[in-house]
Amino acid sequence: MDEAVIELKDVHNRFGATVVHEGIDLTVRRGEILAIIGASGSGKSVLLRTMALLHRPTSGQIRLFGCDARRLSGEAERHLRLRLGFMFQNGALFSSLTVFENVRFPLDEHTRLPAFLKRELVMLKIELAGLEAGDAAKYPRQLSGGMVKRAALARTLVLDPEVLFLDEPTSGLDPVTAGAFDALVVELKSLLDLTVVMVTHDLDTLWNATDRVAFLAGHRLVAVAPIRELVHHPHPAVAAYFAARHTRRGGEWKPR
Ligand SMILES: Nc1ncnc2c1ncn2[C@@H]1O[C@H](COP(=O)(O)OP(=O)(O)OP(=O)(O)O)[C@@H](O)[C@H]1O
Repeated sequence: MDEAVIELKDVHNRFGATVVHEGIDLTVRRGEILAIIGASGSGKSVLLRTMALLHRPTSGQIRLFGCDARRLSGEAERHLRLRLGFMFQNGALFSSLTVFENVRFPLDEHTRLPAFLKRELVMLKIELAGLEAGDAAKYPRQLSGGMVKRAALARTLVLDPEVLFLDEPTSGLDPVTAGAFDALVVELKSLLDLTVVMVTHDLDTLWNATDRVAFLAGHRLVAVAPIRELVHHPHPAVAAYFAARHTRRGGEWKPR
């Protein structure tokens, strides 16, 4: 069954005179990895934030897990937000806290679990994200770019979200580290039964880690399709996008 986890209907976003989205309709299905792509400034991040309830749209309907997000009471909305995890592009780790303290932070904010249980959950998520137990004591400044992403992922996963939002998860990573991060996202999706929505500029991520890709152009979604179909889409903005982009290995994408 293709259960809808997120449904956007006729969503509009505007900042003053700047129109960003005009009539976005999109359904994200449980268990899929969906990427949002488009030219710079086309509104990818605003759309991701709208879906994650971090930005209230100018108009339109958002349903999450079947609930109309506009009609929720404060407590119901808080509960619903805990089912969503958002990983920011730069990781947004607290520089004065260790990896362990960063990952424990949401548990301190949202649970009353005893310290020993928090410790177990934090270490489990740190290892699931592919860090060593010994990395827990390190500060963000002591981590490589790839390790920062993994620590941020561990923190995003610590409350067991059902939907994971990733804003440019491989930006700033070298090709090998980026490939390993893509593989980790795919593995964790299966392992933890996640639905994943991401914004990316990374063509390798699109080919290696997504089920469907939504293309934003001219304030609208002009196509939503698996990448192997999207690359042949006739819309001029889609054709221009793929003509101008290369994979980490250079040239056109070819299966490994
Ligand atoms: N809080 C805000 N206030 C005013 N304008 C905003 C705000 N957030 C985004 N915008 C505008 O909305 C438009 C879309 O921004 P957005 O960051 O979603 O683009 P993007 O497709 O993610 O771009 P990029 O690929 O460069 O990151 C831009 O014109 C941006 O200036």
